[in-house]
Formats: sequence, C-alpha cells, structure tokens
Amino acid sequence: MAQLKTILTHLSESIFDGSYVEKSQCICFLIALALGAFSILLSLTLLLTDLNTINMNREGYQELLEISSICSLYNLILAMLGNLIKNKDNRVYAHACIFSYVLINVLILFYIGVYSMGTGIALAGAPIIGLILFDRHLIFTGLGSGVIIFIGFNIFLLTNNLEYAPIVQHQIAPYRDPIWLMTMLTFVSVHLGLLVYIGHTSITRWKQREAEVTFLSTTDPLTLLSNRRHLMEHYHQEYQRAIRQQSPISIFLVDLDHFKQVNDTYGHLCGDEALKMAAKTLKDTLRETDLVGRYGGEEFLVILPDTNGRAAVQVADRFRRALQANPIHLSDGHQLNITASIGLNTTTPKHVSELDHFLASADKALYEAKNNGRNQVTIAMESENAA
Ligand SMILES: Nc1nc2c(ncn2[C@@H]2O[C@H](COP(=O)(O)OP(=O)(O)OP(=O)(O)O)[C@@H](O)[C@H]2O)c(=O)[nH]1
Repeated sequence: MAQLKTILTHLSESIFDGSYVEKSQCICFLIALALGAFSILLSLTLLLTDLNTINMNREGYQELLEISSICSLYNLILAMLGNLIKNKDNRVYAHACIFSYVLINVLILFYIGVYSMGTGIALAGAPIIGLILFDRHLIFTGLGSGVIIFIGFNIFLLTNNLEYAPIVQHQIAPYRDPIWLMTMLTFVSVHLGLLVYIGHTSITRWKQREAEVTFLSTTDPLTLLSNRRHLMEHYHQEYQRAIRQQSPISIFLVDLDHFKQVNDTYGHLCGDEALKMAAKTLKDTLRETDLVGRYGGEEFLVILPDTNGRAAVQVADRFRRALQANPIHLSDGHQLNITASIGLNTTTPKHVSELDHFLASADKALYEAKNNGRNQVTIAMESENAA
C-alpha cells in the first residue's frame, strides 16, 4: 500500500514537474495501465459472455484483445526506453510518445466501433494534455497526427480496404450493448479522469502561485508587514473612504531612535532583529482594521481608519510604551532597549488633494518628536481634536 502510494506520488510529481522525457514516460505508463486493464476486461468478456447473444464477433474480440495487449506492452516498453535517454529534454521522444498515444486511441476506438464521443475525447485530450504539460509543438503533433490518422482510416474505409468495427456483427443500439458501454467507460473515464485531475491540479497550482506572487509583491520580506507600495494603496483607499463617509482618519509615523547606533554597535543582524520586534509590537498593539506597513528603513506608517485624534494618541502611546518595556535579548546575553519617536495626524478629510499634505504634516510632527528628545508622540499642529 505504502509502495503504491510512493509510485502514485512519484507519477503525479513527474507528470507536472518532470522533464519532457519523464512526462512522456508517465503518459506511456498510464496508457499501458489503462490498456492492460482493458485487456483483462476483454479476456473476462471472452471467457464469460456468449457473444452471439449480443451480436458480437468472437474473432474480432480476439483481435482486439491482441491489439490492446500489444499496445499495452508497447507503451510499457516505450516508457522504459525513456530511462535510456540521457538528455531528459529530448523532444523527439516526447513527440514519439504523443504520436503513439493518439494512434493507439484512434486505432482501438475505430476497431471497437465507438468512433464518436470517445474518439472526440481522445483527439481533444491529446492536445489538452500536451498544452498543459508540454509546449505547442507537441500539441501540433497530437492534433496533427490525430487528424491525419483519422483521415487515413476513413480513406481505407471508403475504399473498402478496412472494415469498420470488425467486432460488431450486427449493429444494435449502443446503449443496449454492454461491451460498448464498458469500452466507453474504460476509455472515456481514463481520459476524463486525467483531464479533470490535470485541470484541477493546474488551477490549484495557479491559485497558489498567484497567492505567492501577491504575497511577495505586497509584503516587506524582513518584517512581513505591508511594503510601502501596498501601504500607500491602502492609505489612498482609506482616505477616500473617510471622505465619502465623512469619518475621521488618523495616521502616525514611527521612527526607531538612534537606530544607526544600534547597527554600528551590535551589527546589522541585530538591527534586523530589532526591526522585526518593533513590527511585531506594532501589530500586537493595533486592531484588525488598522493597517501598518514598513514605510522606509526604520520607519513604519500606521493607518487608523474611523479613529479620532484622542483614540489615535492612545494607540500610538501604547505602542511606544510597549516597545520601551520589551528589551530585545541578544544571543550574546546583552539586552537591547529600543525606543521610537512618533508623529501623528488626524483629520476628517474633505478632498483627496489634501492626502499628501496630511502625511507630510505627520512627518513634520515626527521630526519635532526627534528634536524634542525622542521616545515621544508628537501631534501635528493642524491635527483635529487630538489633545
Ligand atoms: N539593520 C537594518 N538597519 C536598517 C535597515 N533599514 C535602515 N536601517 C538603518 O537605520 C539607520 C537609520 O539611521 P538614521 O536615519 O541616521 O537615524 P537614527 O540613527 O535612527 O537616528 P534618529 O532617527 O535621529 O533617532 C541607518 O543606519 C540605516 O542603515 C534594515 O532593514 N536593517
């Protein structure tokens, strides 16, 4: 059981992440399995069913059994041949496998006389699988060879050189024919299953990658807070929302004190630790609806939507005290005390054109906090009812 799981995991990984040769080997192996199962079902049918009662030709069945067994074996050998190929990006091998895939599908479906939905799925399946797993050249091989083989069979059929569906003695309604149903089930379900699985996995991976890309493009890698671009997008959105709702908005800019000294004394790695810890303290201080991001090197911007000046000062000062009260424990046993200066501004905005000025006033207040001795919250001159 565990071994089967390992094989399936290996197959599933190879079919997506393997080289061209590995992917082609997987397809050959799956076809070999499907045809092997089909051959077993055919043998059982020949053993257990009286074909005369369902108007089927015994010789035709035996021929089909031979063809499907040979094709299964051929695919197994083709899959194993892949192991001998040194250049795992060998396209010739991949083209040969796709061609075999189409040829075998069309051949068997033609033989059985289900030259309809099943053939359609086989023909469509090859290029779709090619599209997802390989590149457009292989899709052309799949599609092109499918169409050429299809036309070839029809020419032989029209010139009476080939008998269509030799296993059928007298055509009966397909839905009443257990063999026809079994064949459809085997072929269609294998193709559909493969297509659904590949489609599902592709979409899942696509979503995961999109989430990763979004995360990478919006997050500061050191502190895991929003990066400046993402933060400014939020700032614009929240400012505009405040204009629409005529609600107050507060912001504060945080700058760690004497940070150059921290870097110079303890090294950059320790400086990074201090930044992470300040970011964590900020996050822990804020509500879910508040936004915080890294604005610059050792500067953070906090946006407090729907928050008046008085409440904003409380939040900013709570953070300042929490940072001061939590020293960083360095690996060499030292403790590092970090403080921050904060410039705060509050408004009930009227027009979006004031957005930059509002932020600049918070920056000015931060500058004052630094000049007045650091480790304090300074409120911008024009700030609304923050006292
Ligand atoms: N370790 C580390 N340091 C950084 C990072 N980004 C910026 N800095 C450092 O932060 C320091 C900021 O120094 P200054 O702007 O002179 O200000 P300060 O020393 O904090 O002094 P005041 O702000 O006036 O209290 C510089 O030494 C930068 O190299 C970072 O990602 N990691």
